Amino acid sequence: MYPEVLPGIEPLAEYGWSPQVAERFADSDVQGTPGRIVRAGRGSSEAVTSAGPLTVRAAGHHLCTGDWVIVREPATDGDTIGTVCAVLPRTGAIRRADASGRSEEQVLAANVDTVVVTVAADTVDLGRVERLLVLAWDSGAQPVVALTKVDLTTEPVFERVVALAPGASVVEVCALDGSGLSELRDRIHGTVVFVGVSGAGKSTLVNALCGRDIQATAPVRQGDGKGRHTTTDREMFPLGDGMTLIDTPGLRGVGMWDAGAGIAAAFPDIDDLAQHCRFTDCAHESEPGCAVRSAVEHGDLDARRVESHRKLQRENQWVTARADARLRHERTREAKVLSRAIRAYYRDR
Ligand SMILES: Nc1nc2c(ncn2[C@@H]2O[C@H](COP(=O)(O)OP(=O)(O)OP(=O)(O)O)[C@@H](O)[C@H]2O)c(=O)[nH]1
Ligand SMILES: [Zn+2]
Repeated sequence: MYPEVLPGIEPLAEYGWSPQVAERFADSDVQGTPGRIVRAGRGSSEAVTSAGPLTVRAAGHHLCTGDWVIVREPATDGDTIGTVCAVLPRTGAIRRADASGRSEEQVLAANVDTVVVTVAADTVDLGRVERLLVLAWDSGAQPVVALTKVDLTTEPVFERVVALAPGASVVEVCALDGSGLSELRDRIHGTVVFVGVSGAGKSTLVNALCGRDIQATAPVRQGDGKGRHTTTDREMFPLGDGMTLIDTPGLRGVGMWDAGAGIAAAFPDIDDLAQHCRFTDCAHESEPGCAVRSAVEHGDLDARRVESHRKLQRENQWVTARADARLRHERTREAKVLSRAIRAYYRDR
């Protein structure tokens, strides 16, 4: 029912359409045109469909950039806005705690296949790399570490980063001479997201990877200097070879959201050792029979890494507990409203 890839003709081929995606559409029994959300907005969103770009209304669906959707085309010639009929289940979703601090989850990008954790070699913050790796693993996408600006340091940063990124490849790149770029290209696929602090070299890397400047930076607003990073008219770009990039400003800051699975995946060394702790809920602090602390004492595990793991876990527990508390609070409020309504009903009869 849905088309296979037709490179060059099919606009969606540039936006990640693949036989696997076609299968996911085939599993849906909703009729309509397949499309992908390239920029999710509050009111309307921008999509690319098999027929080309289309503005769509969400029609009650919660959309985010990268979503695969089934849309109904505008009904009449006068109408230019399509309607989203269904959103396919997401794979690889980058989530974080809502920046507003309302203890809510915010999905920043959906259907992501590769997360490139971008780290500048001259200013590596190991804890931050670990945090970004947790976020990346938690999304379900494959993390890859790009160590940029290797021309700016002589320190053995590569080895240090490799040690804290089990399961992920680490690639050294230099934008000046282009070294490491093809190696990085070989390790990324599908829909790609670059995360990392401001100045890590994400834009430089993206531009070098696709051989052109794809992120026109918005002009700096007079006075407040804002607007430098509120780039572009699109948040999803074709990178060539069927790869796409999602670049939304929100992706650059990171707070965890219920990232227990991500923490376990990013710290398999500690997770494996913890299986041998005497207590299943061992916090690896002062409990007897702690295999993690024992490994540190024997020099088999870095104490810094254990501390980093503990910090991330505490933060995650805190965020999760806060969300639970809010949920409980809402339920209590709902119950109160309901009982008040019932009382009013009987009183007014
Ligand atoms: N020496 C050197 N400088 C680099 C390299 N890669 C990037 N830079 C420089 O580092 C600075 C920051 O790079 P950007 O690509 O803008 O960093 P970014 O991560 O996109 O930053 P934001 O847009 O603020 O998130 C720029 O001045 C780049 O020219 C590199 O490999 N070597
Ligand atoms: Zn322990």
